Amino acid sequence: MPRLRIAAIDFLNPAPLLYNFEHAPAAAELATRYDVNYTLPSQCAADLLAGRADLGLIPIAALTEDLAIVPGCTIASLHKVRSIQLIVRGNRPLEDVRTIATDTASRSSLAYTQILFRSFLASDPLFLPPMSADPVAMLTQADAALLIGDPALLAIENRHTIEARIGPCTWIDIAEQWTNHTHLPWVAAVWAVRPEALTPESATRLHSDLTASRDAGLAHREDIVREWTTRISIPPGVIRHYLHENIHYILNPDCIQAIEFFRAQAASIGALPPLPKLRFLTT
Ligand SMILES: C=C(O[C@@H]1C=C(C(=O)O)C=C[C@H]1O)C(=O)O
Repeated sequence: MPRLRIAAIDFLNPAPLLYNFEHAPAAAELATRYDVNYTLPSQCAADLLAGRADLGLIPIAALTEDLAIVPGCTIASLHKVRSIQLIVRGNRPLEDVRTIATDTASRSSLAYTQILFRSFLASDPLFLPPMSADPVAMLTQADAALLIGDPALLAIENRHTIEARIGPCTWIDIAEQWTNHTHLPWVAAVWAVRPEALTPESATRLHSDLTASRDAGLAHREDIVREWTTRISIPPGVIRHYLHENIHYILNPDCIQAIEFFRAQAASIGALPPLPKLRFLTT
């Protein structure tokens, strides 16, 4: 049986979901069944849709009718996510933001930001073509910059340096905006597969491998804090709070309702194609 090719995300937030793939004793056995490749969220979706991967941790914005969600795991937030920041120059109200620079990594957060402006605030700013995640360069070209993942966490740590160059900014947590407006969780990503890449046995095993990895990761968050403290310039207390309080890893019925609502909202403003029915992997 060939190994399943996994497209995974190279940020801090998915680390608990991938714990068993990266740590003994489970990693050696999982390596006989899976081949993990780390990339940006937008690229995970592109790899899965193009058939370069069989399984991807993909933005919910990239789900199509051909892909099935693997039940159990998600990257979501129940209130503030911290790592999705809209940095707005000055202290203007959001309604006065006219141009937004976006980061090539994002698919879901871009659509969430479009929903925030078009549906919730009834304004219509121009979204510039995606660029690399450099807050100063982005804010030099636009009224606001959308950053996701580790670059957003690092920007918060470097806030004084950024504001020394750009001037004072208002920092908006996109998940907080969404949860306040909808009273639903904010969901960014799920594990998704092309179902034809799996047999019934490999689907069942995949589901149990992914769920077991999530549970091991959640139980070993302190190990992840230690490892990531050497990988990223963020204080351990912030990493710990992020993994415990900001990110929610369990795909529960509220998260599924949130995905459906997000896709309906995104379709209603033309930001994403309609996806009337979510498909789930049967295991
Ligand atoms: C919470 C985050 O969620 C990520 C945001 C995504 C997006 O905006 O498309 C996709 C995958 C998630 O890992 C983050 O990276 O900060």
